[in-house]
Amino acid sequence: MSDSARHARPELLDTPLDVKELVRFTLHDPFVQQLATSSANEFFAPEPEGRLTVRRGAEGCWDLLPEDWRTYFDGIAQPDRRDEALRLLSEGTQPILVYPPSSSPPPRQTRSPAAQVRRERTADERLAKINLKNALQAGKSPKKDHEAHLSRALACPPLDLHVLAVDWSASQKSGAEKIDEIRSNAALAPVKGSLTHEVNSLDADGVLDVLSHWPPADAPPSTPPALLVALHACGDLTPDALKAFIRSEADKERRSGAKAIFVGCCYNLQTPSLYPLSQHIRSLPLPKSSTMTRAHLRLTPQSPPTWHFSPASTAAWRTSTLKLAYRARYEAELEAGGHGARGERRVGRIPDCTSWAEYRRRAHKKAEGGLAEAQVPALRVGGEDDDEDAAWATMLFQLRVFWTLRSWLGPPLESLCVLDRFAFLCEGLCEEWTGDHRASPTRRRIELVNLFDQATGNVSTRLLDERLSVTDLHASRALPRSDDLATGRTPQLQGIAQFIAPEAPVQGTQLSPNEYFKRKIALITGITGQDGSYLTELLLEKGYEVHGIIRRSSSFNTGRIEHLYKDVHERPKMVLHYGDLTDTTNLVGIISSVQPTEIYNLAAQSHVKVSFDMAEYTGDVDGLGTLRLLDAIRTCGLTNHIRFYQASTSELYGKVVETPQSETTPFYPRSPYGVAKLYGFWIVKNYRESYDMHASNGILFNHESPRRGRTFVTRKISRAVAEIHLGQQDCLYLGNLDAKRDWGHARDYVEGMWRMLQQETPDDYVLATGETHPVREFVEKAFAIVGTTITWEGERDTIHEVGKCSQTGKVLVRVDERYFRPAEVDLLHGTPAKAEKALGWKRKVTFDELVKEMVEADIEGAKRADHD
Ligand SMILES: Nc1nc2c(ncn2[C@@H]2O[C@H](COP(=O)(O)OP(=O)(O)O[C@H]3O[C@H](CO)[C@@H](O)[C@H](O)[C@@H]3O)[C@@H](O)[C@H]2O)c(=O)[nH]1
Repeated sequence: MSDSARHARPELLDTPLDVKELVRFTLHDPFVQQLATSSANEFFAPEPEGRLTVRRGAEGCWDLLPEDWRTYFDGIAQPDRRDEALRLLSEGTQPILVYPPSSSPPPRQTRSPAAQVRRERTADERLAKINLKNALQAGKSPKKDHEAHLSRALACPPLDLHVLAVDWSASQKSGAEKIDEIRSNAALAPVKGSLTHEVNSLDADGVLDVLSHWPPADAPPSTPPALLVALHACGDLTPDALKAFIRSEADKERRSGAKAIFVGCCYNLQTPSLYPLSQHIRSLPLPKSSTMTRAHLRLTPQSPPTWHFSPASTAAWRTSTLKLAYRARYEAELEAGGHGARGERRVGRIPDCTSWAEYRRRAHKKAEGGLAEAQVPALRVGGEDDDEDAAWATMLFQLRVFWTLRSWLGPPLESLCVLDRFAFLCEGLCEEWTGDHRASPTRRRIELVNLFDQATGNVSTRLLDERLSVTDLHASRALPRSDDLATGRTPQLQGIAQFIAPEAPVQGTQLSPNEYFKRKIALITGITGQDGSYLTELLLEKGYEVHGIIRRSSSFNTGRIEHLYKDVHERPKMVLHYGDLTDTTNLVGIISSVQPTEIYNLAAQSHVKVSFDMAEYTGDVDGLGTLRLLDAIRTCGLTNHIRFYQASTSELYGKVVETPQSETTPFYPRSPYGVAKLYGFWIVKNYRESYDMHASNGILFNHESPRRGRTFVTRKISRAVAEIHLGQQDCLYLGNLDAKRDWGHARDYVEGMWRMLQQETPDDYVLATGETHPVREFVEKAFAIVGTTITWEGERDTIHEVGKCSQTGKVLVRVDERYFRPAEVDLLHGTPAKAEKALGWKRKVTFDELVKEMVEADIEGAKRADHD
């Protein structure tokens, strides 16, 4: 390699990741190395008296962990606490674990680099991503929505590129052709002649060979620039093939503008000898020379942070760890039966086993030459006096803890692998530049692009969303696009689109607002809340694809929408994205990738009393957050395409100046919450008027349901009534009993939101019932549902007033001044006349029905002791 090329290298891995730290952690840290080389297959051991236990001592995997960790995990016995502990552990937020002195936790950035990376990406780079996906609907697998066959996708409309796909074996080629056959009638089949499929050795010579007769002589002269796609180009193939690609450029005319895409592989299939580390990594000042072992490579696809992303992914993870446990258990039985030394991998994959008995039966058959039942002793789980099921559950939990810790290596290792491959590639090309082709004025840009779904893609690939660019690129060309492909999405392909047309990013969309709107894709901020969950149900019923933004939290916060969640891999009807109204770049990223037709801004710090304690935060989220969202729409070039709903509120009326309140009633907010929402209201109106956006304010009066948060007064009352009725609570403590509210049912109100966005023109509407009731009436009606009559005694409007059970004389309601607000909204009473007339909206559930539904639901909830 020339000096100048070598010189260029320090810039090579200019990433937010500390590569040195990454290498130290993944390849040197003694504790981590021990974990990497340990094997779950040996987790269990046979005891002489025919028992199965967790293998102990120096050779036991479990014993690798520091004692205080083991003690901690062994102290967790309840199943739900175990599940929670595993989830926290998989996310890297398990608080008690202090890493042993020999080690340190995985480099932070590999756990959640996304935020950091996002901040560092320039706005231009962001823009370059926008709206490319609509051009890339092609190539979907006929069976699975989420899977795209890349080479086909590129050869189909709308890209219509001429693609050369090279496989190393004829069977791979025929497999791919079978899929083409299945697809031949589909609208998205590759255009005839646009795909050349060749079989050749996947090295520099093989690539040179195929390139020498490609594009085929009969390709029409107007064929777009050719594209070489190398999937799973592992080891040193990538630089070799690239070199060949450059050399083959001799025939410039035919290949002008040609590009190559190399897609990395699942490194766990590699052997270390095919995986020489890049010079860049090897030259880092580290304790001793580092190498990648097979154990390391096998761990690369493991990504604990995604295991508990959704109920479906948790379930999949449980199944796969159960299979691990069965295999380890069977290994121990084989060992007890004298069938070879321990640790020899004798049982291969046995898919889809639902019980240990079934696994065992099938494993007997699968063992080499077959084994009879009598040849494999059945080991008893736990001691004589132990409950076998409970003992197995404990051992399984231990294995899962061990596996999670071990898998923590996956994201850092994969980050390292990908960065290292990138360095390796650049080095290979630098060498190339020192040869004849150095004289060529053509310079090459090499980029790492993210080909993975942001929602589920693992950590390291998110990191690579930060494109690493080495030098400038020639030849750019706007993507051809096709409007009829606008409805589906294959996010995996975005990065490639960008690579093909990096200098001609198209903002926004080329669809007309009407065509765009027909796609029915909603994005909801605050999807996990009461309104978010009802709205999601409504929109899914109406055939929408629903995307929601959820805040990252260390505890589950998706309870209200869990019943709606379908595995994103199966059918992405509802997709969740981590995000926050305080992070503009994040909002731009989500909007640009989702390309929603409607946005419902329901996220807020919505508690009026809390807003007095967290005034600045409330202003930031409820006020500026709205502005950020509106600006993100503009940044994405979708100002005239997205319809926007803002959750405004009757709290704007505050100290009311007229009753009933309507759209024309002046505002007088009485809390930091109300003031922040006032900003939100006006900025929506301002953007509507300034930029002609379809943005509407729904001025919603209080709306409740069994899904209401427990700190809001109606739910607080209904739950307390339920618990008092069941003898689980003695007394309900409230604040101002005389505040009056206009209470409706949330399910009715979300329908009003949707109706607002179906109007041709945006506007502001009040949604209300037209009735008002004091808090004390809610209390009385709620108690009446369980047959209790409340009599009020003591001085009204003071903390001395109490509500007694008329039948028993027991005090069931007291006033606690802690619940008074520094400034109160005494009366809210709206008129929905405008919405009824213009939207055809009418509330369905009456006040009495609402109270009844809430109390009854809470009686059931209290019986189950649920925490919602
Ligand atoms: N939360 C609460 N409120 C109490 C209590 N005792 C009396 N109240 C009174 O009950 C009334 C209703 O309080 P909340 O249920 O907390 O709702 P809110 O302040 O009216 O605000 C809700 O409705 C708004 C729409 O008008 C929403 O904008 C807001 O986000 C929230 O959902 C208030 O006057 C409050 O002082 C109590 O123990 N807890």
